[in-house]
Amino acid sequence: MTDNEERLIELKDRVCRSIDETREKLHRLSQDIWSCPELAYQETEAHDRLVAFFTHEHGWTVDSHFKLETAFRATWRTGGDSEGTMNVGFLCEYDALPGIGHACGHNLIAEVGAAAAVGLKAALEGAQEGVPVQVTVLGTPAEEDVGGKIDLLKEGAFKGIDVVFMAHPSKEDATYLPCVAEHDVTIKYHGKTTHASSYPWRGVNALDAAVLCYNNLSVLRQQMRPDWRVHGIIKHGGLKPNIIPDYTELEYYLRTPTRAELPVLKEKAERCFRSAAVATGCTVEVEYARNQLDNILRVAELERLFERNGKTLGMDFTTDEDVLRNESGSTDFGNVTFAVPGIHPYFYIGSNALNHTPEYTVAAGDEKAQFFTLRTAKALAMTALDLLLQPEAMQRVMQEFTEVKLKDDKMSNGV
Ligand SMILES: NCCCC(=O)N[C@@H](CCCN)C(=O)O
Repeated sequence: MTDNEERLIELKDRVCRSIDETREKLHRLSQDIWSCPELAYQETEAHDRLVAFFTHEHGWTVDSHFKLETAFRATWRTGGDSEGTMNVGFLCEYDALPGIGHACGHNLIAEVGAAAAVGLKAALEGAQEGVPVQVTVLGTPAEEDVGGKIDLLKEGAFKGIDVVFMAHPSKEDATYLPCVAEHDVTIKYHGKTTHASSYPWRGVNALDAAVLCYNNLSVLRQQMRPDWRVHGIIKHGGLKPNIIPDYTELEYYLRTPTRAELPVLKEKAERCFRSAAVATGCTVEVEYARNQLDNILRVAELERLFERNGKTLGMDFTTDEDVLRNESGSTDFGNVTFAVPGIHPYFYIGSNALNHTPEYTVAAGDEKAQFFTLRTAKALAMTALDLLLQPEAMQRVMQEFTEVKLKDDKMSNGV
């Protein structure tokens, strides 16, 4: 075994020990976020709690309200010239869902990011031979809405970061689950009210348009690729049965495995929106969210290193092809992966509950989740060490990142 290999093993042990030594503070951090669920862009308490956490940990430079009201940044760097310094990013999410609190476990995402960063710092600050590194923690709000990471990308918050890590609670350990491109859209129909019984013929029914739109999209599914998704709700359907609705509103999420396919689905969906207006005589407004979520650009080398580290800690990565191929969601982390190579693995939290259910909310706040959360943080920090101490590994990552980006560009440009 080479000296470097021995050094890597020692530093990985340090990471794990330092995370375990900080487990009480980390658990309190996660519990405080979990017990005060806040919606996208309204995560003021979570922001303040995380800023306080890093402020009280020595050595961090903390920027509160970093480019966004509820975003933050905490940085720590070893000495040495900035030229050779690798900037390793860890992301924290902390927004909850309406009505069901932290049913996606974002309190645990925050804990994983904080734990991995604290663990990596503790391992390196004591290292005899300096490893030039900057550790950057970014608090990224509003993943469940239009994507705070995308807003932060636009503001240049990821400039200078060489590789980025986060992890997402799930019902199993997975180095990757399909994370697809998504664009959210609001459809508004305008009609004309009248008395629904006395002279309905004099009205223009916006609810009819909403129902036709819903049904148009429901039949479109038969002509969609099986890995595309169209799903939504009628947010406003009318005021009273005897008033022909003159305003209705629907919200839909349109999803495709790659960002290149999304325009194709959007064109088909828009025909469904507009034909419902034509059929009823309504007018229609189609409003897309300001941010489109991209699919995750995968870097297999990062996934391989993470899986190797996770297995040494006992992570049991699923091999269920149905899960690995079909159980997809979306995340604004996808947009980050087109700017910075990164991984977004999933981790078991001690429950078989499904994300976005009340049962998952309970699981995300359960003490039982702590072991799995900290184990994942250790695996992320250990993977960062692999890159820091093995430049050839980072070169492989960058080479692969360049290749997959080029491949995506060709697909997006129809080349
Ligand atoms: N793969 C991570 C899934 C997290 C999640 O549930 N994200 C939301 C994002 C919605 C943004 N409009 C989703 O519905 O996939």
